Amino acid sequence: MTQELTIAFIGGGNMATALAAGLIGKRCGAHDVHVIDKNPAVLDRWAQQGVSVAQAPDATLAGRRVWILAVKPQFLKEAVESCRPFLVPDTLVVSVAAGIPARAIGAWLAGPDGRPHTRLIRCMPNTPALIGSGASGLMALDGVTQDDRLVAQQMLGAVGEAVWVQDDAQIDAVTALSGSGPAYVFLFIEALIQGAVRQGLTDDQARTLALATLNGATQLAALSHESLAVLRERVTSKGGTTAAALEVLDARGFAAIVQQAMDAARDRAAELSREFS
Ligand SMILES: NC(=O)C1=CN([C@@H]2O[C@H](COP(=O)(O)OP(=O)(O)OC[C@H]3O[C@@H](n4cnc5c(N)ncnc54)[C@H](OP(=O)(O)O)[C@@H]3O)[C@@H](O)[C@H]2O)C=CC1
Ligand SMILES: O=C(O)[C@@H]1CCC=N1
Repeated sequence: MTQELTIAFIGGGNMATALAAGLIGKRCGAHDVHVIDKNPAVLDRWAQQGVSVAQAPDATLAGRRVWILAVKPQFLKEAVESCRPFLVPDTLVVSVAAGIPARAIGAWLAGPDGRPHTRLIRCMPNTPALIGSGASGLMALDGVTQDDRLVAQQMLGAVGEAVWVQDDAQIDAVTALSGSGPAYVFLFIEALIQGAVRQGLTDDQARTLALATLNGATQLAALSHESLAVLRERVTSKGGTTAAALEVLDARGFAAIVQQAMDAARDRAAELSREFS
């Protein structure tokens, strides 16, 4: 850590929980974290970890180096405006909300002189951050300093891979890939397990083998120098079982379906922007 990292989460739900689990003990202590959430039951869970909590923004916010905006896009403007009185020039604001463009959030944080807050990073993380295996895309507005970038890189790097991108459109693409991606993978694993149970394996056997297959194939892809196509071909014996399976996936347009799903996620991000920013 290059400096003491103090964080306020605005919204203490799923994504804040995943990020904090990776950060606390690695990049900061529990006492460095402050959580604001409307929901008292959510705050109770945080308080049990030794984190300071509040139901509404207060002066504590002004002393936090980083604010992480982690409420649903629908509630972001209201949440941001309630925090604005406690913003100081040094505050690095990181939004993880899907769809809402960085400049809109910066404008909601404008001071009395009407100038937007541009020390702002838009980030798209994902829930495997919970176990330090996340994947995040990050983009910075022009007020972000080198030190801010380092802080964000260290924070998101502590919970997995962090990739910098150029603009909001690319963050929406990250949303369609790795933000929403864990859900596609869970669905795929569920389908594998259901298929195996249909063919006679027990649920436990199917789950163990499905998870090990995903994990093994992913690790092999990450560690191998070969392309994904070559690795796939090595599984696919001519006239064999894999070829039979891949023919079905191909005939039903598997790749096109996945890409259409990603387009739907990207388009929904654009809709969220139109509706809520
Ligand atoms: N879940 C995911 O996999 C990912 C989510 N994101 C983004 O993260 C953000 C949060 O998502 P997620 O964690 O899933 O959502 P959650 O609903 O789990 O968490 C949001 C929390 O914020 C609370 N809240 C609502 N309004 C306010 C407010 N004005 N001030 C303080 N707290 C408030 C909510 O309370 P209540 O429930 O009572 O409304 C809730 O506890 C979203 O913008 C989403 O797009 C990004 C990447 C991945
Ligand atoms: O579904 C959503 O809108 C959020 C953003 C990415 C993952 N979950």
